[in-house]
Amino acid sequence: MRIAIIGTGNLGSSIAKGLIGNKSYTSLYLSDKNTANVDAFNTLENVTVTNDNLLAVEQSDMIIFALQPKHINSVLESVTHLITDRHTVMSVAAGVEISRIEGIVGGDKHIIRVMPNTAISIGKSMTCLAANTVAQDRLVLAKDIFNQLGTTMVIPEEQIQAATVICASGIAFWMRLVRATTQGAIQLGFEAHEAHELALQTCYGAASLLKESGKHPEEEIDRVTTPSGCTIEGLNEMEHQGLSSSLIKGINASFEKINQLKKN
Ligand SMILES: NC(=O)C1=CN([C@@H]2O[C@H](COP(=O)(O)OP(=O)(O)OC[C@H]3O[C@@H](n4cnc5c(N)ncnc54)[C@H](OP(=O)(O)O)[C@@H]3O)[C@@H](O)[C@H]2O)C=CC1
Ligand SMILES: O=C(O)[C@@H]1CCC=N1
Repeated sequence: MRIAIIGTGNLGSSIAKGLIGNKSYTSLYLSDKNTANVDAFNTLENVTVTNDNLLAVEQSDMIIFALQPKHINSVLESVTHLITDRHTVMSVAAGVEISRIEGIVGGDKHIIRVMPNTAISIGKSMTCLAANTVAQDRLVLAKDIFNQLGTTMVIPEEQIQAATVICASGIAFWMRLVRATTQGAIQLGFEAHEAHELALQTCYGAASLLKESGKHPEEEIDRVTTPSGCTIEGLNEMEHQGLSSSLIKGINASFEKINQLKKN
């Protein structure tokens, strides 16, 4: 598969790292106004780092537009004359609907919205996909590629905004929880690096346990909370202070914001 990434900022460079780590391409074009994030990849076989978006589109079949919503229209307009039936246009831009992309490149073109998170750089992304009518048959190929970089789920386009909040923003939410746990551990006397390791491995263990056992979180929580013990004491205080409520409210605030982006 000949892949191009246009926009090699935070997410574009993360996707590039994941693809390179996995060699999931026959050729890879990485195009940006400023290629600093990916210049080091230019020496790799079958990887071309360039400032020329047109060249990247011409030389590729699958094009991942990893641009901020404010830039995507102008970049799509500048390459639309080169987009043909062989191309699959992929966009990761939050809040940018397929209809908006169709409005620029044409409703007869293959378009897939892809919503990964930055863990794609290490092959551990949760990536949601939604395609326009013409691109339904290309979802298999898209899944093949992104499954090599984590896990995928094909969802209706109407759910992509929610998936953005839960998975793409969500990775930041989880990291903040790790950080908060670290701060608590430092207060209890651990050195910062120790506190970080304790928080991180415990978080990793919790996610792995749920994933591998398939159990409901409360079932596993019940196994930890000794009657009259310290775990239930801590959990109840966290709930009195609004832990679950705070997370749910944050997710809803994030969702309201992404729906505003959609209207811009
Ligand atoms: N960051 C994340 O974790 C996630 C981001 N997204 C979405 O991905 C998109 C990209 O986000 P992110 O990577 O954080 O943003 P960045 O700003 O880090 O990356 C965008 C890149 O595109 C470049 N660019 C701008 N104009 C052009 C152009 N004409 N030609 C080529 N490159 C250009 C920018 O250059 P310059 O800086 O010079 O303008 C920048 O390097 C956004 O739409 C965001 O909603 C989705 C999921 C997760
Ligand atoms: O914060 C944002 O708007 C983008 C989309 C999800 C992650 N980053």
